Amino acid sequence: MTNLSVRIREVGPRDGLQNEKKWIETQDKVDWIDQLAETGLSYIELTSFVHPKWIPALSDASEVVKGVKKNKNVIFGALVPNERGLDRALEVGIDEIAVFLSASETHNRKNINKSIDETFLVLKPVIERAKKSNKPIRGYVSTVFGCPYEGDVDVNQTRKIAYQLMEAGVEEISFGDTIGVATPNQIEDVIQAISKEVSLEKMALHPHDTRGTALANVFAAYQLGVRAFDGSVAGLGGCPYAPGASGNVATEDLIYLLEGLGAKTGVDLEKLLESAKWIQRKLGRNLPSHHLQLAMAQDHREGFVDENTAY
Ligand SMILES: CC(C)(COP(=O)([O-])OP(=O)([O-])OC[C@H]1O[C@@H](n2cnc3c(N)ncnc32)[C@H](O)[C@@H]1OP(=O)([O-])[O-])[C@@H](O)C(=O)NCCC(=O)NCCSC(=O)C[C@@](C)(O)CC(=O)[O-]
Repeated sequence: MTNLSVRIREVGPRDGLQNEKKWIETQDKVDWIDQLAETGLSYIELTSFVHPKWIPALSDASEVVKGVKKNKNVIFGALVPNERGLDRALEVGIDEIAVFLSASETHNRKNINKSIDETFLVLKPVIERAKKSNKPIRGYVSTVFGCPYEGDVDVNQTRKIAYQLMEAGVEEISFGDTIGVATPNQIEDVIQAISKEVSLEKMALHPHDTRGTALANVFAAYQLGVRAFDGSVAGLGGCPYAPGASGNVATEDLIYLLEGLGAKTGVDLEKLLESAKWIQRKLGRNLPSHHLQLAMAQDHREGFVDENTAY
């Protein structure tokens, strides 16, 4: 029987905010995450335990994790680049850790200051220690479908990295279209190639919508049997070390598509839209989600917002 249940990985508080120039107060981040946790989402990536100088927008990582209400229905994850990051994450009791590296050397160096081989040397003890602490581990592979510095990326490079991550003990691997260049035919080619190393149950797609192809790519991956997708509420997002990268696929658009295909996400779209509106108001600019813009247009028509409260 077809598996109708899909896993939505909400990355808005991490991927969504990491590139924002406007500082969002820690308490606002916490309040927003508490709202998101009431929408039926089962995984929320809260922040990153990276070097605060590299990602200033998330420099309050520990305070955010400590501030968020515990919720037995939600797994709270965070990015961890090295053992120093792991120490910080464990200290505040994160539920799950996510390690990350890129399929292209240049992006990996720009993003985490190491070659791919050096990164594995750093990640091995991180994964071993996280396992000893009974923390599930997610792995991200970025620039799978194209690199902002190198262009095309050889799928064999992604396969090799995916194999090493699985060998090291990662439970799910998220394959990133970091600069939003993928098209459905490429999704098919890449999924077929990497499924030799990673079973479909352990695969996730991390689409960015830079060229408007994210939902088409989700559809292609879903048809092939992928059942985990990363999204960012309101369509926030982008990697600061990938010039031109724009927002992740909006979680509300992702959910609409998947539910329309008959999948079960367990997420309340109306509640999610409220939290999309909330973060849009905090950031003070229109965010790219289709559902959010539709809801704003309706609110305008019904007189719920005027020009002074447009966001
Ligand atoms: C990896 C590093 C830390 C290497 O940065 P580095 O400078 O090479 O680090 P280092 O190991 O040489 O250490 C230098 C100093 O930093 C400190 N340090 C070292 N590590 C930490 C830490 N974790 N937390 C706090 N401090 C730390 C360390 O203690 C030391 O301090 P000192 O002894 O000089 O006083 C840095 O490059 C970094 O933080 N990079 C993160 C960049 C990032 O977060 N990028 C965006 C996320 S990835 C992404 O967006 C893609 C994804 C996942 O979304 C999927 C997709 O879209 O494809």
